[in-house]
Amino acid sequence: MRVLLAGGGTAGHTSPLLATAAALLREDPTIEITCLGTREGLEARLVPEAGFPLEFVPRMPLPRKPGKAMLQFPGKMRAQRRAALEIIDRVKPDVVVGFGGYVSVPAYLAARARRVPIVVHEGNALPGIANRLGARLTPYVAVSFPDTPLKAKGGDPALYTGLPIRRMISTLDRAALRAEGRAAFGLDAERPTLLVTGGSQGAQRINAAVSGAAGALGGAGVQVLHVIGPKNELTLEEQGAPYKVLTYVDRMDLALAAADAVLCRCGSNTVTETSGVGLPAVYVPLPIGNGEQALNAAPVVEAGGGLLVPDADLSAEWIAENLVPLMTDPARLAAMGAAAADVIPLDADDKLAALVLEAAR
Ligand SMILES: CC(=O)N[C@H]1[C@@H](OP(=O)(O)OP(=O)(O)OC[C@H]2O[C@@H](n3ccc(=O)[nH]c3=O)[C@H](O)[C@@H]2O)O[C@H](CO)[C@@H](O)[C@@H]1O
Repeated sequence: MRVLLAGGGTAGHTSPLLATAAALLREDPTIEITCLGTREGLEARLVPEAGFPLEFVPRMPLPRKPGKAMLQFPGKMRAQRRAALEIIDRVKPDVVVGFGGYVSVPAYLAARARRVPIVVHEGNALPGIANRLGARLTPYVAVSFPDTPLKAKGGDPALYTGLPIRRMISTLDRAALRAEGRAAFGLDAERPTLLVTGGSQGAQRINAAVSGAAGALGGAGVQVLHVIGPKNELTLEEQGAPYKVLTYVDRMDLALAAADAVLCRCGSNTVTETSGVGLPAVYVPLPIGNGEQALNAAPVVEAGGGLLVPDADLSAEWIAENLVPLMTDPARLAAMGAAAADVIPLDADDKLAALVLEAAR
């Protein structure tokens, strides 16, 4: 069987595609997987690193205002569709799986033209335009959050699978890895530990607020593992408790195991991973975009597994007044962690792989 997986952009968009590829191969090691992306997206590095062949379609962002870009748009769309058709004719997939974004539209249209079954997976609580189009073409539609407003062809409800995430996190035993995690990052073995992450790019506002509260956190004995993002900078003295600054961590499993709570943006992987491993969180949604980040965190927040703080409200003072008391209240942390753990399923990779095989057959 041959499967074409289309998607990419940031790490947050590429990760579910790779997790699904791995699940398909666990199900049937003879499946031939090909990925479809753009040269500009992070998939251009991450997919070959994971050992899968990657085909390219030209990148085609939607023009936001009238002008030259809009006039060139139809021509670019045709070029993209031709590229996708050529790839489908050469790869001859039994099924095309799209994860949304620029790359998925030509994949969906080419698959429809060649009568190849389509599977659509939406990673965010609010579907993007590519998947709203793709979902009209197929009965095989899956979503990552329970309330995502996306229907399959004919108006049938989408299948709620959750978001496929890396196995090192979906199978993580935090208690077993806690000591190793803390040692790996040079943290104290016993202190309450806050993990800070702004997603794959980092978040400057979060960085400024947390570093501004370093004294309050350290004074209360709270140590911090702060992942600031690849392009950001932060220098800080340790104040009473360790405060470790990293630009990126590859072993997110160790970082999650080291933590007692997380302060983070609400990209769908971050929400799924954090809540899935039973960590309480302070969720600070990205204020731009179509509002999908606040909705990603909503089910976990409603279940009592996290607090939602608008970006404009997050400050060093907010952290000193609200997060420091939470970090030093083990009973409340434990209750929130337990509430978070059961909200979003962690076997989305297997469920989506099963749907892909069903569609292909
Ligand atoms: C600005 C932007 O476009 N944000 C979108 C992007 O977020 P973004 O790319 O930040 O994606 P997520 O927050 O969903 O995921 C980040 C991923 O990177 C990993 N990680 C992060 C930092 C690190 O140091 N090491 C590491 O491994 C996390 O474990 C996680 O798996 O894709 C998400 C998934 O479609 C969307 O919900 C977000 O709205």
